[in-house]
Amino acid sequence: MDIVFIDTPETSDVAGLWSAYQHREQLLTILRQASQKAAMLHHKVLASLTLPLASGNALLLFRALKHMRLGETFFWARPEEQRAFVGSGVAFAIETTGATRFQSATCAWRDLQAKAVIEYSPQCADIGGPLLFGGFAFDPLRPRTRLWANFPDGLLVLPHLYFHYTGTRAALTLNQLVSAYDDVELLADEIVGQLQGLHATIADIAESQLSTDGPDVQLIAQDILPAPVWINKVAEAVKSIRQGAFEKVIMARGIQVVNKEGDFDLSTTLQQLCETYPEAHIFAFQRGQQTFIGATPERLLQTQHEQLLTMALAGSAPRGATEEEDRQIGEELLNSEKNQIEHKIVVATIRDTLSALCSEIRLEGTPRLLRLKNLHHLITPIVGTLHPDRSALEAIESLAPTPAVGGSPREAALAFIREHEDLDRGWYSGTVGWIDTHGNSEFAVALRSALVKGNEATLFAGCGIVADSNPPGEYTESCWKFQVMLRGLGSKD
Ligand SMILES: C=C(O[C@H]1C=CC=C(C(=O)O)[C@@H]1O)C(=O)O
Repeated sequence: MDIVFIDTPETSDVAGLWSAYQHREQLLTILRQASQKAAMLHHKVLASLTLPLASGNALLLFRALKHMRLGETFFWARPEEQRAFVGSGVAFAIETTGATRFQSATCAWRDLQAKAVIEYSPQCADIGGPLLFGGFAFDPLRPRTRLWANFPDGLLVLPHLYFHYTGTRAALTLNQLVSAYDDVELLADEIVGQLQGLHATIADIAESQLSTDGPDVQLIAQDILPAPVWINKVAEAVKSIRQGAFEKVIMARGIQVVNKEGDFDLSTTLQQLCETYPEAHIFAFQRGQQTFIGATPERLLQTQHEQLLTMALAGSAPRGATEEEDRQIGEELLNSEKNQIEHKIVVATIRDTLSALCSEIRLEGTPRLLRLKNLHHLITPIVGTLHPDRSALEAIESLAPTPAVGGSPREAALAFIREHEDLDRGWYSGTVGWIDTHGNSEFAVALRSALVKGNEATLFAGCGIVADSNPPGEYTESCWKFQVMLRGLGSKD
């Protein structure tokens, strides 16, 4: 497959940036306008300018931004669709807690836009512009441990610099909160200086080509809960299901991984994930010293104008060693009663939820096979027409957590997880994604992911448990799921 944003010659980035900082006057004009507006409103105002760029290399740019330490870095890519966002620094952040986190985020985002001065270069009418990138924790009612202390229940960030790539086009958006008292000349100089620094850094890094293989790292991995303890928890879940407490629950577990050679190189990890899982949503969200990173196959929702796309994803099997074995495993998964039940519960719940949000819902009657590098899944794509008075964030609130990560019925399954799972999931199995000023958005269920700090990482994986589940078999299934991030972090096993 042709992944344009990886294969494009590095020089186009450099050329693109070079043309971008010819726009200092344009930048100065909107900073001035924002400052004047701030004086009238007695409030800081967002100045946002989007400029066209030659298409470039998103991974190289991520590496350069990390190297420059301009601020926290953000990455989002759908390699199969040849789309990527790369951001750096925090111009504005919306941090929310508790059950009202989606409403608070919607209000704060509307409020920021209402006062903003937003300008696009004529070539950028449909690309770039202010965009929030962030995520929401799996369960705001579960007390947070130190591990996830930096990741609030909801956090949406407007990056200071943000690059938007499609297969054929690219744009740079500069976002700056401006007060009446800011020296706008100085602000413009600082931003242009950062772009000049980035230009030079990209040129330096492009010299040493990105390599896919990465260094041969030695990883030491350890289960957070010993395997027999977790298997017992799954057996407990099966027992509760058979007693009628609920129909399905997802039990997750974590492993701790240490890189003996030194800090993880997250640019190489992202490159490996983009190349190995082109159909996935690949993300990295930095908060202080920690980065939540992953390659998830599960879309929670994508909204474009009034169209809403989502999916039911549940039911798993490994890939076969030969073509014949692979075809057989796929057939068995499609015909497996246990996996069909697990899948149907997800489809039914999503369809019910969407009936309150959408005027028209379209889906196929039977699931298809989704073939990932290491796993088969059962998938049912679902399309709806979002009611005009409903927003993407409201839709997330209703859809998440789906029974593919929580269970069914939702409240009974969540109560079981809170009481028995013994794991702070934080943002794992929550949702990560972005939303723009037009209500377009894309949020994924944060699976196949890790929280990384220096040379340490915590990896997460879970399994859908139903009445017929076999606890040791579920342990094995969770190991297949860990492979995504273990290999992403450099394991060669
Ligand atoms: C909870 C996870 O996967 C979910 C998504 C797809 C298939 C699943 C399953 O077959 O159990 C899980 O419900 C995970 O990867 O951690």
